[in-house]
Amino acid sequence: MVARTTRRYYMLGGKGGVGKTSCAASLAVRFANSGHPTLVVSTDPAHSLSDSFAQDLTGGALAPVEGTDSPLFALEINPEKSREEFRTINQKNGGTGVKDFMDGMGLGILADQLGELKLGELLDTPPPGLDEAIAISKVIQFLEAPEYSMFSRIVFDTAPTGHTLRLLSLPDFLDASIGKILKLRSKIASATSAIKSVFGQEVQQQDAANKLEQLRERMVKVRELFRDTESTEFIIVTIPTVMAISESARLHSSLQKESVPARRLIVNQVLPPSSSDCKFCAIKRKDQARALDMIKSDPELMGLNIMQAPLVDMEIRGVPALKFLGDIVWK
Ligand SMILES: Nc1ncnc2c1ncn2[C@@H]1O[C@H](COP(=O)(O)OP(=O)(O)OP(=O)(O)O)[C@@H](O)[C@H]1O
Repeated sequence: MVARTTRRYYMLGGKGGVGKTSCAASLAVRFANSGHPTLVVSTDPAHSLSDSFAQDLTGGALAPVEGTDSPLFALEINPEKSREEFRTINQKNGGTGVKDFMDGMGLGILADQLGELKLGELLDTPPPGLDEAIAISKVIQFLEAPEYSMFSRIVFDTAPTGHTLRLLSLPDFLDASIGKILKLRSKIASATSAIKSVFGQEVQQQDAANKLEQLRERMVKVRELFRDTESTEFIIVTIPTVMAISESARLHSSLQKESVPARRLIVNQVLPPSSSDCKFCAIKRKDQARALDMIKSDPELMGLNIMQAPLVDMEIRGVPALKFLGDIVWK
């Protein structure tokens, strides 16, 4: 994982609470200590990178993490804020004012098509995954800036499984919707020059169109990035319980369907061996062993490279603790 110098992206995902953030943060520390300038990004609305690193990394901008050999920066994207930006762009192009105006101009059919897109509704009650799609597209936008060119490893701490699954199909949906809006916009613009009075200045109209086009392009990039076997890997994090393993199997099946490269499964919080077992630990260990056997015989998961992370006796917080975990897991 550390060998190549070209930029690589790692996305860590799984059921809520299994240890995605701890594993993502420990991988980022491992990369930074192996000579890779690294960026760790959280697109989970319930950010916990600051808690994991025991440093204040909030604020939505690049924040340096202290204590690693090579530079390590963290970025917590505020999905709500990103959605607001998207909404502003959308309103300029598809607000009800435009629909009323178009009805008045005898362009009702176009107005209905615009209504069908239901983007306004989508943004009022966003489906899980939309925020993350917009957040990741925001990161892609950042990555085009020169100050980001130094990073050779980018680790994403993603939102829990359900969100991630929907996120995978969202770029296609949004791509199509934005494409339709842009097409409509140009049809409308050529139908009447009076439309300018609704959209305001032509410059502003062009600006909104450009922003939409940019967003569409970024969505396409998100989709491509998730499927690029050369540069990207999705790592599933789980724990040795039947429930978590079943969910991981479903996640892996969906990733495969969407052609997202996934090769590794981290089984976190495995009880370490002990010579003097209490009754509780012995039962728990047996239960975990059964769950681990389930992975080995699961048709979805058996082909993955399985890596175990022990349950440690204290909370993993701060760079030294993350380094300790990372040295065990990321061999
Ligand atoms: N191997 C481990 N040993 C001991 N504690 C662990 C281990 N892995 C994670 N934890 C602890 O479990 C808790 C949840 O971990 P973490 O925040 O990494 O999970 P998550 O999957 O990112 O959660 P969420 O879905 O809420 O984002 C934290 O208190 C963390 O310190």
